[in-house]
Amino acid sequence: MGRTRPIFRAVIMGPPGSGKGTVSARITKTFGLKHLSSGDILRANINAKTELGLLMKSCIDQGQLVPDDVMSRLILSDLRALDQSSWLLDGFPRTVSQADALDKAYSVDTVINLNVPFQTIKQRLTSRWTHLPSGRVYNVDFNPPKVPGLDDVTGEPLVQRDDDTPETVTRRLKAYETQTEPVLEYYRSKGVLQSFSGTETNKIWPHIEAFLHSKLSSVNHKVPP
Ligand SMILES: Nc1nc2c(ncn2[C@@H]2O[C@H](COP(=O)(O)OP(=O)(O)O)[C@@H](O)[C@H]2O)c(=O)[nH]1
Ligand SMILES: Nc1ncnc2c1ncn2[C@@H]1O[C@H](COP(=O)(O)OP(=O)(O)O)[C@@H](O)[C@H]1O
Repeated sequence: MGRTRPIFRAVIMGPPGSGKGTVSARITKTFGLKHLSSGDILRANINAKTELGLLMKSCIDQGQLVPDDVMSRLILSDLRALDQSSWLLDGFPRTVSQADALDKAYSVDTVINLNVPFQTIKQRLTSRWTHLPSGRVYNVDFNPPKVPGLDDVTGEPLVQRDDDTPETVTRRLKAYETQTEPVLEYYRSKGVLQSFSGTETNKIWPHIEAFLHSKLSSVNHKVPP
């Protein structure tokens, strides 16, 4: 009989533009975890033009967080569909109340925190291009698309997000400081927080990859024979 792999549950945190989406794509490719991005889920709801989507869009465009109850319900219901899978949660939780809601339903094995200076982030976000249906991101300097303005995989058009303007980015960073930074302390006190600092994803990534290799092999060793 083959051994069943234990389920591994991870969260990736960091200020807007710190590289969560970029690093998540590398993690899912290397380790095969399912990726759930709160921003992508919200934008899919907005695209569906539901009443709730309109409320979400007005929060996002003003650089504010979507209310906790709406957000927690949305993410926890999507996670239920992944009950038997290992996952990586990107962009949730962003408040202590959301972290509590997640904690009531699942125990998180590790939280990866990308610690990138705000000055670096501002430049990145105003030159971010996004393929909205998939969440793939590009950057004119860092990882330009093969054909300017088009997604590498589908050939569909890329857009600049409405909330990636300099004024909205400033408001999002403020919201991060006041509402999301306390979540780092929440996970630090549980002993699951692992921070990675730097200004370049390509330099941070090998450290994250090595960390996850050792983390996943120690989880796998805990499986009874
Ligand atoms: N110049 C530069 N841009 C980067 C780097 N890492 C990611 N980016 C770009 O910065 C933007 C924000 O990254 P993203 O992964 O979307 O961050 P998130 O908002 O935390 O999910 C995107 O346009 C990325 O392509 C880097 O090391 N250098
Ligand atoms: N967990 C969350 N709680 C509340 N609002 C959220 C959450 N996740 C995303 N949002 C909303 O969606 C916006 C975009 O999120 P996201 O795509 O994760 O941005 P970024 O990748 O730049 O950090 C946020 O600025 C916020 O308005």
